[in-house]
Amino acid sequence: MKHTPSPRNIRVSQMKQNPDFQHDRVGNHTTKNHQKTHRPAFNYLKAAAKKVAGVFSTLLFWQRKTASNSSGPKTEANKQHGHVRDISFSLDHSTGSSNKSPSKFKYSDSYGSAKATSGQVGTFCFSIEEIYKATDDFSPANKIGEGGFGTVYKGKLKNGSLVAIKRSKKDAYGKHSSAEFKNEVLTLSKIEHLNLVRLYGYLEHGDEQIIVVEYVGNGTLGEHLDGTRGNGLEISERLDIAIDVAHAVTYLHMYTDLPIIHRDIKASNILISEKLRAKVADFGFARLASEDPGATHISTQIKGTAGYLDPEYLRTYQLTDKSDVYSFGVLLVEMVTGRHPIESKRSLNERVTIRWAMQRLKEGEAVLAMDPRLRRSPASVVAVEKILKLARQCLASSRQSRPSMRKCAEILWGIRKEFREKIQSHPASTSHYSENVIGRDARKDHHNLLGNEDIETYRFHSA
Ligand SMILES: Nc1ncnc2c1ncn2[C@@H]1O[C@H](COP(=O)(O)OP(=O)(O)OP(=O)(O)O)[C@@H](O)[C@H]1O
Repeated sequence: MKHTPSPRNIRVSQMKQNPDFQHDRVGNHTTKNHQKTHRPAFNYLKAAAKKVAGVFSTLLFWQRKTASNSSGPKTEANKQHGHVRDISFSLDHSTGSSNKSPSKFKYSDSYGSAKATSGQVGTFCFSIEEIYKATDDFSPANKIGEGGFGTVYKGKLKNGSLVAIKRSKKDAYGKHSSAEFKNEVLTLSKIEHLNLVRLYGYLEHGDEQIIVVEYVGNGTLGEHLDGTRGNGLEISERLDIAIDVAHAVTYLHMYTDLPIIHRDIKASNILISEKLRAKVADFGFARLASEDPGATHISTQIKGTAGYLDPEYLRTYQLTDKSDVYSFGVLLVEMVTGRHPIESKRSLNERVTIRWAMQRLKEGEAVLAMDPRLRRSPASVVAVEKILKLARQCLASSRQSRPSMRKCAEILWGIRKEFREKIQSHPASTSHYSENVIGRDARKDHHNLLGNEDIETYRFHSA
């Protein structure tokens, strides 16, 4: 795929190559400690890049259509809304800390901009005392992460609900990133979907800007793929997660009052529940989109994460829902290869994972791109090949050629259905698969050995 470099593109590309924050998942093995060492540098650079972009420009955001001429697509979307929700709710999910009781929260009418937004379902304002109590005075023991927005703490509310409390940090000028904070609150408060992290409330108190969201307790997809969390994900589990993400983003694009472009679909923004289902998080970059599917938003500020950014967006600064589709394509490749989008320590032809994987697919050797930690079976090899074919569509250089997120979900349902039928009808595959589920730890130790042998086996079978 050829990208026309722009000054911003070059800046992002330079960031991508920095070995301080890119490491290999497989091959050039990286330990957990190593990651810990480099994460602060990574976060610092990302935050710095965001700030630099902010200084350069004011965000320009056009909506080509007004609300008054949008009743057509909206009506259609509303008709379909129930359908998508039905599909999502019929899945076997962990809902995390879903025993929230909104009536226990105060409804805030003090948040001017939030109140003024039409279609707002309401946000719940916490007191600083409640936040201190929930986090044990922001005890370091409750710190669960650090991101571009700030520090994330685990908290427990009075009613026993577990929550994630995102506390903003001050920017280079000693001020909070107020625009990003408000954007995240407004966006989150409008959405409700099983595969999207739920907003519970917010707080602006003096210097503090705080968001309280649903706690999703089993780490991020990135951690599961890295092997720093869990026992490794099976292909069926990866398919479920991909479908969950596709549902979530379809909902954002098609079924909210105004379409929402997430703008930062990536493995570290996919939170995993105890039942290994996905919830899409971090709407700090989300931008309300026009209801006209043909409309684009021209921004002078490129936002997103290196490696996942749509090259057409980088080139034209025009943001559409197809930029999310591109990022989803990168994510699909990441999920089946187990590699980061940029693998800076690998040889030149393997450094950009999507290029390397697409080349393997083109040569009819998709199995060579398969995560060595995945056990090969006829069913899993076919599934991986089909997922890579879908990723190829998502990564099309022209956004018109990319499928919608809804189409992606439909294709993934088909792949999952076929995979399930195959493992049911082929006892060999089933036992292979079951053994894999039971003996994950053993596989983790031996994945390199299993990889090559099985590749040869399935090359033969598929020939
Ligand atoms: N709702 C949540 N439940 C549980 N853990 C969370 C939740 N939200 C965030 N975390 C944890 O906190 C970390 C930081 O999250 P955050 O969304 O602030 O940043 P990020 O997505 O990693 O990076 P960036 O904001 O730069 O894109 C996550 O990687 C995750 O481990």
